[in-house]
Amino acid sequence: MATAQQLKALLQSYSEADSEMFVSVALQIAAHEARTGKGKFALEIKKLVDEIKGKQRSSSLGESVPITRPTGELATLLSATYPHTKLAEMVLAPEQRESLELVIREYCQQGKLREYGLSARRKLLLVGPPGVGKTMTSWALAGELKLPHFTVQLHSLITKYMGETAAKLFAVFEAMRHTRGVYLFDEFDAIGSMRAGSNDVGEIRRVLNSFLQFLEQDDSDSLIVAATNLEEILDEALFRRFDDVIRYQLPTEIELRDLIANRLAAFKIDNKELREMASQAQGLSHAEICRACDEAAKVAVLDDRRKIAREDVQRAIRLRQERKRSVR
Ligand SMILES: Nc1ncnc2c1ncn2[C@@H]1O[C@H](COP(=O)(O)OP(=O)(O)OP(=O)(O)O)[C@@H](O)[C@H]1O
Repeated sequence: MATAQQLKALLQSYSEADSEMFVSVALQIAAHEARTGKGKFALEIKKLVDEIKGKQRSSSLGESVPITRPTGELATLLSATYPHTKLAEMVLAPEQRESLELVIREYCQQGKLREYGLSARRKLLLVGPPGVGKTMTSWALAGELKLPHFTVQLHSLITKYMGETAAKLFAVFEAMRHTRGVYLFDEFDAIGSMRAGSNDVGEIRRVLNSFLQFLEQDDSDSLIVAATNLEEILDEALFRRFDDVIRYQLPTEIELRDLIANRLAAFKIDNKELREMASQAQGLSHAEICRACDEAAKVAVLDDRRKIAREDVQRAIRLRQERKRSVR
């Protein structure tokens, strides 16, 4: 039998705030029982403790995870925020929205999936041109799931000493296990193209291989999001290691219309004007049209106008189009 002291400690530690202590005392009792020859009873206690831990894990999914500021070496590798962005704020193609809603749905119910030996999709590769909402998607996933968002600082991660880079990568994957969150590898091609790069030496290859290995072994509760504009230079092996690859395109005319309407929601614009603006904006990214709208809105606000002048929006779009052509 457990000692009187152990039973007392077990009862004292029974509180939400001290569940770790509760589990630890229960395991001490199991160990004590095993030592006194009651191995079967010890195993039963251990099984009960595992069940409690499993319940705690799944009940904590869906609750807000308090933001923790990375410290020590991690402070240079991860930048932390707590975004409130929602998927509804994004203008997305129907298939993108469907994929992202599925990620959220599976994540929220991963306990249920686990009972059937299934795992939620957590490892996402986002590919598409600049300014189409890849980073915003990562924030929106964190916002929807009430998780902290960590952007992996690639300039700190990638050093000229490849062994060091792999060690830092390991530290990031360890952080994913300890602190549940959305971890974004932006400009992921910096890692993902290494194996296929022109200076394809063994050392460089090891970093990508380490990433592939860490990604495959990762069984944390964190979401891993890798984003790139350069799909074509990514190593082939990568695509298979992600649970989902979500592709982004420049906005269609209808999407441009929605973007302008959302961005200029504070002003009166009729549908005919919206259609004309969207048609003129074709070829711009989501980010570029948002900026053009903000530029036109600022002119209206400074002039104290409630109705935005069509000419202001058209001028801002034209300037964005010209700027785009000049950098090509
Ligand atoms: N799909 C979208 N819906 C609504 N707004 C968007 C969308 N995409 C981009 N934006 C706006 O443009 C800004 C920049 O977009 P974001 O940084 O997410 O693009 P990106 O694809 O990650 O670009 P890059 O590849 O250059 O990092 C966003 O903060 C948001 O204001």
